[in-house]
Amino acid sequence: MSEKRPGVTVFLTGLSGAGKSTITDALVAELAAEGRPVTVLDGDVVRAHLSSELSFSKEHRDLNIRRIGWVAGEVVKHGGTVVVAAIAPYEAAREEARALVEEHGRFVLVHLSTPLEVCEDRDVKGLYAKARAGEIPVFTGLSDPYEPPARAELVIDTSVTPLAESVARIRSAMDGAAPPAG
Ligand SMILES: Nc1ncnc2c1ncn2[C@@H]1O[C@H](COP(=O)(O)OS(=O)(=O)O)[C@@H](OP(=O)(O)O)[C@H]1O
Ligand SMILES: Nc1ncnc2c1ncn2[C@@H]1O[C@H](COP(=O)(O)OP(=O)(O)O)[C@@H](O)[C@H]1O
Repeated sequence: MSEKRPGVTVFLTGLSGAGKSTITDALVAELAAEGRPVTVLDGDVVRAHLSSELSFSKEHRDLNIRRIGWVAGEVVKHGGTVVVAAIAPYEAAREEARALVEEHGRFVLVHLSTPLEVCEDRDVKGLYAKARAGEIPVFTGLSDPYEPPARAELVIDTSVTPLAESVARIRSAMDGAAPPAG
């Protein structure tokens, strides 16, 4: 009988524009090429389907992350691989997600620590400009908090870390026992 790999969730947290979706896409492509299926829980997509009624209030963000944590736990329970890409700005909610997953398997928290100035400069969706113009009154990093994780397995600043290196570091943290960073 072949040995079954335990389930794992890689949880990417960071500001808008930090690189969550870009790294998710590259990581998922690499895993798919190896024949390893992945469940992707991207903040934008989850909000379009599972959390469509939620706002960006603290209460609703926490509920969103709790839902994501629960779904991730269900997939991990059956040996699956999950990649979460969500801002998830609050420590307590991230730790709740960790607890839900760790009931069943491994949880790798990846803090994309890309500085706000870089994220704003990228302004991939034009949201920082809108927020600066007052069109989005409460925006993470500008007028709403982001609590940096106290215990991330990995901390990656994408302004200085090439994409391939980020993916490689995440792969070794997923598959091996990487020491906690920071
Ligand atoms: N007010 C405000 N603050 C932050 N982000 C905002 C806001 N309004 C809309 N968006 C867009 O929503 C995406 C974040 O959704 P998440 O589900 O990841 O957020 S959270 O984890 O519930 O905090 C986020 O996606 P990313 O840019 O990919 O991070 C934004 O595009
Ligand atoms: N080394 C890097 N790693 C990840 N993204 C990078 C890097 N260098 C530049 N970028 C760019 O930064 C942007 C990050 O946007 P995105 O992945 O949508 O962030 P998020 O999902 O966190 O909002 C993309 O336009 C990407 O091409």
